[in-house]
Amino acid sequence: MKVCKFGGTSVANAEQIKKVASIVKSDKTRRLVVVSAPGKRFPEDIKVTDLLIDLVNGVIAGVDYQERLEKVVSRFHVNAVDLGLDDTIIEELRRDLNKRIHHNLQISEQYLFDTIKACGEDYSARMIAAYLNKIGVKARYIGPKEAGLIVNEAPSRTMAIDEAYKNLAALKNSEDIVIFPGFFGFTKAGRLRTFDRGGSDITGSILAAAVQADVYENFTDVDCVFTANPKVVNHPSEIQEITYREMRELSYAGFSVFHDEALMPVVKLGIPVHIKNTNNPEAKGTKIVEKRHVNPHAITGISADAGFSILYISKYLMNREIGFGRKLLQILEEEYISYEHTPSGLDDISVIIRSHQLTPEKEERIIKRAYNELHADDVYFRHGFSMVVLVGEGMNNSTGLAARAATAISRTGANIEMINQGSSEVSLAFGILEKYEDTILRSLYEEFFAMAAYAN
Ligand SMILES: Nc1ncnc2c1ncn2[C@@H]1O[C@H](COP(=O)(O)OP(=O)(O)O)[C@@H](O)[C@H]1O
Ligand SMILES: N[C@@H](CC(=O)OP(=O)(O)O)C(=O)O
Repeated sequence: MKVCKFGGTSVANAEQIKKVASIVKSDKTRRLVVVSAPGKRFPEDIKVTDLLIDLVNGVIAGVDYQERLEKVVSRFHVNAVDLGLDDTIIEELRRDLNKRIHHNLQISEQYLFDTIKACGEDYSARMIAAYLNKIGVKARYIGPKEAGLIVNEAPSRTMAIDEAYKNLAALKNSEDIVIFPGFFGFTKAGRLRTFDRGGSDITGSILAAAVQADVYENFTDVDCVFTANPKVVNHPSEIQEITYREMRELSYAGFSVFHDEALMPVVKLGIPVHIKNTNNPEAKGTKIVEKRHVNPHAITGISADAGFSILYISKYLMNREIGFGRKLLQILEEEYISYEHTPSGLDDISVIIRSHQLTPEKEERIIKRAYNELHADDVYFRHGFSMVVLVGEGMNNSTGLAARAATAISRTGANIEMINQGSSEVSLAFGILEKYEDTILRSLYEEFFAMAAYAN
């Protein structure tokens, strides 16, 4: 049995939905289909999820939000008309959106956001199920509530609890093809919670693990995973096979084609993930597997992602002080901040943090506590960094990689602000100023894939 997930671009309009239908029809083992909300139809377009976020912002700001609501309704309306579906589903969406707004406004802003954001996937799934039936394919919408996709309570990051997998296993017995909305689940108390942005990938993975699928097919708008972001590097080479570990590292830092959290459920069971193109289903795609065949290159891919800050702390004899690191990380924990890397020297430590977690107030409190409680000599934050990460299972057997990477970076005139070799030795991360990100990515790609393709 195959679990398939179709991303936003794959369900953006009627033409795309028809491609989805023909892919599903073409293989009898495609029994469980997870769909995203309609995404971008052209580069300047707005994803339905973003229209929904804009709607909630309007509701919270207390402005007249009907125009924003109608923008969402009209995206679905066009699709319904083009697919030849009747208007009932659109009337239901309009009513349901208004009801969700009134009901959740009193509860909390977070629940309001989640419950409205989820409408994109919910109505996408209902519409696709209706269309499949219309063309004679027996399909049924089943949502997270009915199927028992139970997630943990707020405020922790949304994750499926163990019971969810047991509940969802029953989906494999469905006689009809199941069309399942991605991106959200329900807590035991019945509250809707969404996953992170891009989280329909996570839903697909949870379902694949629950039914112990033979493969989790993730359909998107590119032929495969490339060795570097195709929007930055011209015609990067294709990756046919990649390990879970490599993909995890690459998606964490910029390979947005597959969400990094989506690997966890399938990794446990060794279920392969197959990235495929809805617009070109014949293309081979990329297989994400536990162990891959030997790759002649030490480096499998290079990713880059912006939006990092560095907390820098120095204190003379820090290395001799027992518990310094723990106390520092506890301060961050109490501010509800997670960290990415902690490169350190004898008397100093840098903590790399995703900037979106910081506010001026939080920064001020952290700096104050580091002086008062840790008696640091110097403490400050710096912002505007990117992480560029080289990833490859073959890295630990190669010498001179770091030197080659540093030379390639130096050719751009940029300074390396931080280097971190992951202890798994499948990744090497460089902290650099955001403005150099694209140039550095191109220079590293030249070095490891173009210029010296066979020197790895
Ligand atoms: N290394 C990479 N290989 C392939 N695609 C990448 C890579 N890095 C970034 N991307 C981007 O990921 C996009 C697909 O992910 P996403 O927009 O989330 O698709 P979907 O709408 O199918 O969920 C591609 O269009 C591509 O621009
Ligand atoms: N629609 C949600 C969830 C998702 O997974 O979307 P996509 O498949 O378009 O990345 C988002 O935009 O974040």
